[in-house]
Amino acid sequence: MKKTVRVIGAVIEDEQNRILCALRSPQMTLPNVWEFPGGKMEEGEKPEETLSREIFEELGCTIKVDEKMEEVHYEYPDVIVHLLTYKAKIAEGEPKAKEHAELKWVPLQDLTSLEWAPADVPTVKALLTNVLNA
Ligand SMILES: Nc1nc2c([nH]c(=O)n2[C@H]2C[C@H](O)[C@@H](COP(=O)(O)OP(=O)(O)OP(=O)(O)O)O2)c(=O)[nH]1
Repeated sequence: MKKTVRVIGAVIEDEQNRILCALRSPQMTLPNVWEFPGGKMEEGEKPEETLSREIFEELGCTIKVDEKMEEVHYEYPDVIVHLLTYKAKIAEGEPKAKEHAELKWVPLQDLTSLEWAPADVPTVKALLTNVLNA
């Protein structure tokens, strides 16, 4: 049976309504696609704790976690990912790509120009819906 992993992703927005997008490196599983920074939930963690820990490990900064966005189950060839996304803001520090190939701040309306990890598409769509209804 395929393993299911619980993954938490941060939709980090800045003052200019840009979203921090992270490119998975060629060495990672699911290489060369864009994702929301974050990672796998560990035993006994709350989603907000996972997110703060992963963001500090991956980007070297702290965040303030805001409301939950989307909950997506996506079946990859080798694994089922249960992805929860949360809105967040940078609290302290400047995000740096410690593990990713690249980081970039992308305006909401340009998010669809990136090739996203398939599990992330519903969150990207929800962000665009918010723009259209603004
Ligand atoms: N962090 C993150 N992972 C995502 C997103 N969308 C998505 O499908 N994933 C997948 C990729 C991985 O299979 C898993 C997250 O694992 P991770 O970020 O801890 O990945 P990892 O490379 O350290 O772990 P591994 O899969 O190599 O064991 O979820 C996303 O937006 N953010």
